[in-house]
Amino acid sequence: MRETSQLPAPGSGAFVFTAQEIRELDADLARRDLLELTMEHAGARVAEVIHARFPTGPVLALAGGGANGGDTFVAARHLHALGREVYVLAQGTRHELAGRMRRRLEGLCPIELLTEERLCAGLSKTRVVLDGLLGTGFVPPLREELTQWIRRINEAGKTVVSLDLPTGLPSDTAGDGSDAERVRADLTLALVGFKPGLLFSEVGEVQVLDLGVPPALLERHAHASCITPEEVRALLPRRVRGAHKGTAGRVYVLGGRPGYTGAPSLTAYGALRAGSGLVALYSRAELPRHPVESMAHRIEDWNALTALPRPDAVALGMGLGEDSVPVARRVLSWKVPVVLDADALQSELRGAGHDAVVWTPHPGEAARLLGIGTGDITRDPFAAARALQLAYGGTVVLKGGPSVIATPGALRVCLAGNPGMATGGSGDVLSGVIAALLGAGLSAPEAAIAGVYLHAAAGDRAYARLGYGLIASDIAHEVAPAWHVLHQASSEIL
Ligand SMILES: NC(=O)C1=CN([C@@H]2O[C@H](COP(=O)(O)OP(=O)(O)OC[C@H]3O[C@@H](n4cnc5c(N)ncnc54)[C@H](O)[C@@H]3O)[C@@H](O)[C@H]2O)[C@@H](O)CC1
Ligand SMILES: Nc1ncnc2c1ncn2[C@@H]1O[C@H](COP(=O)(O)OP(=O)(O)O)[C@@H](O)[C@H]1O
Ligand SMILES: [K+]
Repeated sequence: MRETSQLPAPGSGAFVFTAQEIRELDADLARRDLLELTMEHAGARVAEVIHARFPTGPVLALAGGGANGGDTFVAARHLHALGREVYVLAQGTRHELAGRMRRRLEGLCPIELLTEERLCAGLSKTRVVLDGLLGTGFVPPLREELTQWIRRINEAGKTVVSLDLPTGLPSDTAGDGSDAERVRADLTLALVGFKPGLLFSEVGEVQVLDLGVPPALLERHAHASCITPEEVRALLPRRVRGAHKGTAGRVYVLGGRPGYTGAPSLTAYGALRAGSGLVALYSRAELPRHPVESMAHRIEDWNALTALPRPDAVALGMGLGEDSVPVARRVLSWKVPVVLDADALQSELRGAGHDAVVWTPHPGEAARLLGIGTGDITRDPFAAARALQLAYGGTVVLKGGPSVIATPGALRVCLAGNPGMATGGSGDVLSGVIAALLGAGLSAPEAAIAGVYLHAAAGDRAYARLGYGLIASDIAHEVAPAWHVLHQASSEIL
């Protein structure tokens, strides 16, 4: 599981790029005569970070035949200029720009052809390994000699810094979990932005290096972007002086059945802690542990819903069982904002949604909705979230570590959150948080973005206090202080 301490700062407004998007960005940079400058910048920044984090001892730099190797030659030159002892082992350089960078390094420090023997000798003498063998140009499977070199690097037990991607990790999809075929990096210095593989695989610490690329170019080519606390802060609803419970959002929670009564209660807690003015629960079961601040109604027949006043938002499906589909159809016909979660995530509802629906599947539910395997979802969560959004409409939150959001126009990812949140009921809390924000007037994409972030920030607060022993109700209770801090904070302390 990904450790909290290894997550990049949630404030990082970084972008995410696939290998193809990096190629397009590179072509764009080349047209503007900026590519060489960018490579120079990349290598200089990598050297700067290595020198700051690991200030002593020799560096063994491993350069592949492409641009990842080119960055490595630049980094080696800058490390040399910083007074570091650098030894470079390189494959044949096939990339023109990389070749130029290689020539600029010649005579400054030793550059030899990479062989297994030299690698083993170099590893035995070095303190830090700079892994610049393969980046976004890697096309699996690995060639034989690389598998062997990776094994040697991993067995050496040295500090490993990977340039852009750990060699052997696919850029665009989650790694398959097998450590043997990729470099186990202590730190990966991702250039320009994250690559999907870095977000969805176990890769140690990741730091994104800004290379001074014009922001408009980054935005044009990016696959997805990370949610920032600043944008969530701007989205949070503010109450007017004369606010009353009826104006702060009335949320209905429809869920539960005999034997499954906890889930809707957790949703009600989530909604209340996210500022809902009034929360009413409707269930065919008694809900013994619902928050006393909510109104719980046991109903015999879902037809009773027809007589109720329309709420500002609904969260539906938590513990609801097989009644979910007919109940969802009825509620969707009201055209009020709805969160569809858990048992309501059924393929029968394809085509029944509308723009103000937020679908919140975890990977198992997403697989059910798309009729594919869970592994297909977790291999490429961005593609899965986009496919779900196209098939079902509205906004899709694909939960996980990290969670991905597909709105009609964008893919977003939330870097906050931690594995402590892998506990029963934490998703139920999330549907309440999102419903509260919908009820307060946010659009479906806004409520999904702000809700996922608030829930994750609450999870991080709960983890800081309780570690892996945190439970879902702790997350619900931490939503209030997470919101409050965000609401009050100046941009300096975000
Ligand atoms: N805009 C950016 O982000 C920039 C990216 N840059 C660098 O450019 C890199 C991408 O460069 P390239 O496209 O040249 O690709 P790479 O340098 O990642 O790899 C290309 C080389 O790897 C070999 N290769 C591919 N698959 C292999 C396999 N299965 N087994 C063994 N060898 C294999 C290819 O034959 C080729 O020689 C990025 O990772 C980054 O380091 C930098 O140059 C600066 C600008
Ligand atoms: N490793 C993790 N990192 C970050 N968030 C996580 C992690 N594991 C779980 N979560 C979050 O916890 C919640 C779990 O939801 P879900 O699987 O629906 O749980 P449940 O069905 O028990 O309510 C999601 O919001 C998910 O993003
Ligand atoms: K690399």
